[in-house]
Amino acid sequence: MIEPGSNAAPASYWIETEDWHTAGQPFRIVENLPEGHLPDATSVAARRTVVINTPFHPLGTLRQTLCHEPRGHADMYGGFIVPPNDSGAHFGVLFWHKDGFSTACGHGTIALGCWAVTRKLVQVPAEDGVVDVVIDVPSGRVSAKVAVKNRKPIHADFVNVSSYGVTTKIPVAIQSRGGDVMISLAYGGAYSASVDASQLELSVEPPNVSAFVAIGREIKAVLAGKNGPPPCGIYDVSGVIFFEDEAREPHDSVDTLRQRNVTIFADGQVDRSPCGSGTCARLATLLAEGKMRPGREKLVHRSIIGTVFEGDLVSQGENINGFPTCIPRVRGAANLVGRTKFFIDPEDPVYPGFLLG
Ligand SMILES: O=C(O)[C@H]1NCC[C@@H]1O
Repeated sequence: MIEPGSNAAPASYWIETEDWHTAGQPFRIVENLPEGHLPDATSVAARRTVVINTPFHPLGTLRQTLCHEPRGHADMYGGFIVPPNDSGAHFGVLFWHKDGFSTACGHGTIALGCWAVTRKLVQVPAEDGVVDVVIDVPSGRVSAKVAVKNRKPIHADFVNVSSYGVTTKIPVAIQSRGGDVMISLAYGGAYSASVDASQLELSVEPPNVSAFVAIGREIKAVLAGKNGPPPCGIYDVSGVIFFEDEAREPHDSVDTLRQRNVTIFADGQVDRSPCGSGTCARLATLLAEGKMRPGREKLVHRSIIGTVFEGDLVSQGENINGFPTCIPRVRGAANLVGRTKFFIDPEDPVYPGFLLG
């Protein structure tokens, strides 16, 4: 790190990433951080707090160089591998997006499970089966249960931290719509707001993505700083999920629910996948509404690009503020995109990167 007051420019260096995508959503993995970049703290959550509270922390700047143009783009996403909180997890991760560091990421957890199997960071048996990859993330300890065939990852089940509904269907005044929009809030490692898109007379289709970005930004701005019921305190809504019901398919059992969604997170970032933590928030909301029970219903959740996660509930726990807690599970598949060795040069005129729009 360059000390304040120092005139020395930080030196240039190379950094390696391995890029995956989960259901179309990018996940750029940095396994080895440059010296001096690991935030000084004893847990993953505390490391995140250090980096977001330290202006110009080198890890924050590295996030920008790998996420923003010209090495990334406004919808890029990734994670820095860090030590776990203790020996109970295989590793820890700090998730990042274009505006900062998030507390939870389901699509990233699925990608990390598949990555850990291919990198042989976990013991992969010769017989086909399921390998448990345990990961410390800022919201707690999660796991990716990776189905392995011929030692290759096929898909992974993201088993999340305890999740719960916070409010169901509260009216929120949205100026651009000229009235109230009904919103449900839930926690799935991060707080998400869900909005039935039929209220907006918008279908969850790619041509409507700009409209969803604009309304998602507006809803986040309206909720920002407002006091929610315990335990959430001041709302810090990470994503707005616009969902619609989809028709049952002929082979579906009576316990299958189908929905399509687009999640707008950070400041107008569009999730290409059905959003892992958002799917958990939807499952918790559906539980609160009496439409989902552990071991019974499953949610087939389609993204704006048509990719699919399947979610269900592993268990139900005690109520928080009148809503049942649950452990959600989300199945998705991740694929390797490539490996890159990036050159990071502080003397590059556009260092540490830029965004348009
Ligand atoms: O799958 C998820 O949970 C993430 N995808 C992008 C935004 C969320 O963090």
